[in-house]
Amino acid sequence: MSAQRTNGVIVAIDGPSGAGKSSITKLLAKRLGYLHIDTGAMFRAVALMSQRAGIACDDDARLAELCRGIEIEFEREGEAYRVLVNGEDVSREIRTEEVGLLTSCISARKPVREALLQMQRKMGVKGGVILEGRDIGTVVFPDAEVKFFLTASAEERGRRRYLELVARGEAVSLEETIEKVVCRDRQDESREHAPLKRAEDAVPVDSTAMTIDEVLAFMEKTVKERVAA
Ligand SMILES: Nc1ncnc2c1ncn2[C@@H]1O[C@H](COP(=O)(O)OP(=O)(O)O)[C@@H](O)[C@H]1O
Ligand SMILES: Nc1ccn([C@H]2C[C@H](O)[C@@H](COP(=O)(O)OP(=O)(O)O)O2)c(=O)n1
Repeated sequence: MSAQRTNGVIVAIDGPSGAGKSSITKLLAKRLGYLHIDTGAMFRAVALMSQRAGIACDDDARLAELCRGIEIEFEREGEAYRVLVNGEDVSREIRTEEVGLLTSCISARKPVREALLQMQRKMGVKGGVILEGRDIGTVVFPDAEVKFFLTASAEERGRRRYLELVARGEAVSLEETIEKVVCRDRQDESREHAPLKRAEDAVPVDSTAMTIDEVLAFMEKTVKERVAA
């Protein structure tokens, strides 16, 4: 293990939208006593700020300038965490479908990826962290001690999102939600910079027919075995 990892190993969890990354990472981090870093929330925060500033999705010069002036922090409160941008709590605002779609576009831009890459490396370098996202095992920490690539079928991921949205009182259809999931997959997988793909040494986990508890138990066992080895 690298000498910089004074707090423990780095665990990377990548995968498409709705695979279960956030839910599992939160629980796994608690069990292991590790810090949870939700990198999707960081991209969402940049997307929200760009929307507020009226910056076009492909205006790299203004996006670079925006990123230079942004400080993103996670404020922990028990199991929950708040996302702060320059001290403002944006936790709720970054979770809308609209910001999600904009994030998929903004996160494809090079200056945004470069700025967040530096922030994420700084947050995780000491170890004792689980980072979840799309490019953690391939780009951010290719030397992470444990890597997972968590997937599920598009239909199942769409169904999970649909249930979430319905519970929030949003009027959406199942077909439309699955279509949006497929569209986001395509954008994330086909982009030029840091596309969504499995690192060769990542452990694949297909959660289509697994419960959250089953995925959690498998990942916890795998991390503990790797740490012991
Ligand atoms: N294995 C699973 N079985 C059933 N539902 C799940 C499973 N994993 C996650 N979910 C649910 O699916 C939704 C999306 O999960 P989330 O953790 O937000 O995914 P991601 O972070 O990969 O986008 C949540 O409502 C979550 O409770
Ligand atoms: N490390 C990351 C994390 C997220 N992204 C992008 C890809 C996604 O479309 C958006 C939003 O990510 P997020 O994980 O919050 O989205 P979901 O919860 O999976 O719907 O950000 C990325 O490009 N790189």
